[in-house]
Amino acid sequence: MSFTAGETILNYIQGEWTASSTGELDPSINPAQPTQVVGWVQRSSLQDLDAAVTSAKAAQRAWRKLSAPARGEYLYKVADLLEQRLDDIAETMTREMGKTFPEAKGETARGAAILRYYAGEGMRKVGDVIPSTDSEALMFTTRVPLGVVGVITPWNFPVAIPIWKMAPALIYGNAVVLKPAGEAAVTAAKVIACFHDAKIPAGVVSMVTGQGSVIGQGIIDHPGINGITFTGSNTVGKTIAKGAIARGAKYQLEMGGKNPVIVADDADLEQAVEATISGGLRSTGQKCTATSRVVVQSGIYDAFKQRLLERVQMLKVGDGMEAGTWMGPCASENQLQTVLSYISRGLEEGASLLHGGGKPAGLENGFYVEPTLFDNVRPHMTIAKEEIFGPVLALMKVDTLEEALALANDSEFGLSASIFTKNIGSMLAFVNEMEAGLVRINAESAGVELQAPFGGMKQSSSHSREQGQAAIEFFTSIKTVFIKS
Ligand SMILES: NC(=O)c1ccc[n+]([C@@H]2O[C@H](COP(=O)([O-])OP(=O)(O)OC[C@H]3O[C@@H](n4cnc5c(N)ncnc54)[C@H](O)[C@@H]3O)[C@@H](O)[C@H]2O)c1
Ligand SMILES: O=CCCC(=O)C(=O)O
Repeated sequence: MSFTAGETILNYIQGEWTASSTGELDPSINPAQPTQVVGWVQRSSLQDLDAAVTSAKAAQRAWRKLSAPARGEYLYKVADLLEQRLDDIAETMTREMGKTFPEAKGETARGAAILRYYAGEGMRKVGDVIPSTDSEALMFTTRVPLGVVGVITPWNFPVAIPIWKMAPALIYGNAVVLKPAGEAAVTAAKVIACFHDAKIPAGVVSMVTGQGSVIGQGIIDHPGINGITFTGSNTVGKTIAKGAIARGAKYQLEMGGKNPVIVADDADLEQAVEATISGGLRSTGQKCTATSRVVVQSGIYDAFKQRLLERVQMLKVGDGMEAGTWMGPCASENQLQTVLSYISRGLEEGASLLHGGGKPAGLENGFYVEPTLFDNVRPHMTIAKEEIFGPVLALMKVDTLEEALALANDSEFGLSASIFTKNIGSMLAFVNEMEAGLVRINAESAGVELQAPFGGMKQSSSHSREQGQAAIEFFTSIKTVFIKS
């Protein structure tokens, strides 16, 4: 199925595209050209959600009885379809949330790779044989699915994040109900269309669009939903944790970051500059793993700052569909205003603006902001503490590596971090002492690999891990079996 521009995105329930009972719609608009409506997203009701959960519950009984390799065959088909539609899905993503077309194509290809990885997981072991104290007994572990899993996702990775949650949920025998972010719901619907066209049994996958306060909250409260996997802001994550605990549902949260890069005196200057730019400003800084704090040792500070400035001045901002654009707009007006207000706070609190800070000339209509560099940033400043989720880098000077590590760890978040150094001792100190779930050496802070566990420490996560083989821990329960004749 294909959607035309400006079409209403229907819910996907019991294998059918379904209109909401409310008839209320919100536009999903192109942040590069805000007068352009990419699609109309339904403000669904709790009745719509209930229909999806009821259908998911019924479908899950048969789905879990299929062998895992048979479930994997569906995921392989979805991956093939996603790949066949790669350009169309990527273009929709760029038009809907602004990331550049090459990045959107890369993300869609990543979605197909994730599906294939989890299709393969359907062929791998799920338990262990454990010696019993009874020599005539056989004791082993197996795993069972949770049942129905509610999937609540943000707008910044509209293909990869829903897929890295849905694919493991499905391979281990769960049914899923997806609530995508409204800003990326057209792209999400195109992903769901691949499941539909792969003929996944009706009810195994559902999608209900709508407001976080209604459909998101509805997922938190629904007694038919056994597990909730969420990626998004800390504020919403905490609401989910409270609600899930209150009714005994399993939950998993991946949230914000304030990710540091440390540039040591002995760093390869060019490598550190390029990685800081890529890690901090690609996708307009809207990655949970984006570099935000740049902690630089005094011996290299001036040279690093000068080179960074020269390179940032060369970045081309524009519509992500135009060839040559390096950075697109913020995903929404809301996001743009948030970024601009953090820039104002930085100035008010005494940081020095090195570059950017406003809307780029000639791009007044879209939700654009210039790539922005702040110098003389102090640890107490808001731009050194809070997640901005925009293309803003805060430079902070330190004398020693110990100081750098202390500053890097001075955050309530702990998602990703990187260091640039040639010294093995500095690398090991960073690996051992950095409080982050993803630490990278001589590489940018962003860059998640689908076969490796991903998640944060401190307030970045509920301390579980997504992706790779770690995903099995959330999407299943262990059952210990003891058999005796
Ligand atoms: N750690 C990670 O893996 C990761 C990845 C991507 C984004 N993020 C984080 O996501 C945030 C940006 O995304 P966002 O603005 O879409 O986040 P958000 O928390 O506003 O929204 C995320 C999802 O939650 C829904 N939601 C909103 N209110 C809700 C409520 N009361 N109950 C239930 N659901 C509700 C939204 O509709 C959306 O689908 C940033 O903080 C970023 O760091 C984290
Ligand atoms: O926004 C969170 C995901 C980040 C990611 O996928 C990456 O850094 O590759």
